[in-house]
Amino acid sequence: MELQFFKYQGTGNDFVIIDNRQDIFPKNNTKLVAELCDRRFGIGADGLILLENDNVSDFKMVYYNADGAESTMCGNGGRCLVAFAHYLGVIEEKTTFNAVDGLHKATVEGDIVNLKMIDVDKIHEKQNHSFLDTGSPHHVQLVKELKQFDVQKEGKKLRYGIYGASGSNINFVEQTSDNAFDVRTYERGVEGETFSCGTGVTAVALAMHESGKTAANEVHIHTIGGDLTISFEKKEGKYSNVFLKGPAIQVFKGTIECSI
Ligand SMILES: N[C@@H](CCC[C@H](N)C(=O)O)C(=O)O
Repeated sequence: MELQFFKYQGTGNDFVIIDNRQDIFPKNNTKLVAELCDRRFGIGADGLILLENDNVSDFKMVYYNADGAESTMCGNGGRCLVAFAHYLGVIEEKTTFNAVDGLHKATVEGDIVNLKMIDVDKIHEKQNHSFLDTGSPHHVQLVKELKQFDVQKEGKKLRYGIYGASGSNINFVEQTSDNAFDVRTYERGVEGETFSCGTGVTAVALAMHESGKTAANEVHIHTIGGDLTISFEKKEGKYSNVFLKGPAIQVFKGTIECSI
């Protein structure tokens, strides 16, 4: 059958997006998702997202990693899905949608999507890194000379070494000013470095605030694929009103023949 798809990118984190409001997509077909995300034999993407109907909000987000497995929250994917919902006319400038980690509010202004992330009240601070869950699990570690750093090798080692089979995403960070950081991320489920990770840069902003590296409540993060801004409040040990803001862009659309 011919499947209609849309390709989006949010600071270089790229996604195949499918309008599944008519329930056309075989949701348990891991092999098909992996094939569609394959950069040589398929469309090519870091993940695949379904936009579905929801009973309590404007729409539902279902997220799969490039390996074909359904996973936890994707921040850049969420921003891209909001842009897609806006393109389809499902929403206007403001929305609330449902995802695996609960309801998210978001706004769209041109190409810029500002997405509210979950509250965070636990940041585990270890000797040389922090660990926290911003919808997906994240290891955050400061390194020197980030540009030259072997993210693939070191990320893979930590992803399996510390966090076992379920794993974690691994973020390597270098501070560039009082409120700015460069970040490179190894993503589980892609099993490699992506150009940007939304839940990852959110984790970096909160972890850097928690450890005193920044006192700012608005943090600017530079990734290989572009720039994101994270803003938040901290009250009684809890981070709330956490927002992830940046571009989300439709790259192309098309149809692909697949055996569903
Ligand atoms: N790219 C994402 C994170 C996607 C989920 C992650 N790979 C996982 O399985 O934890 C983002 O922008 O947040």
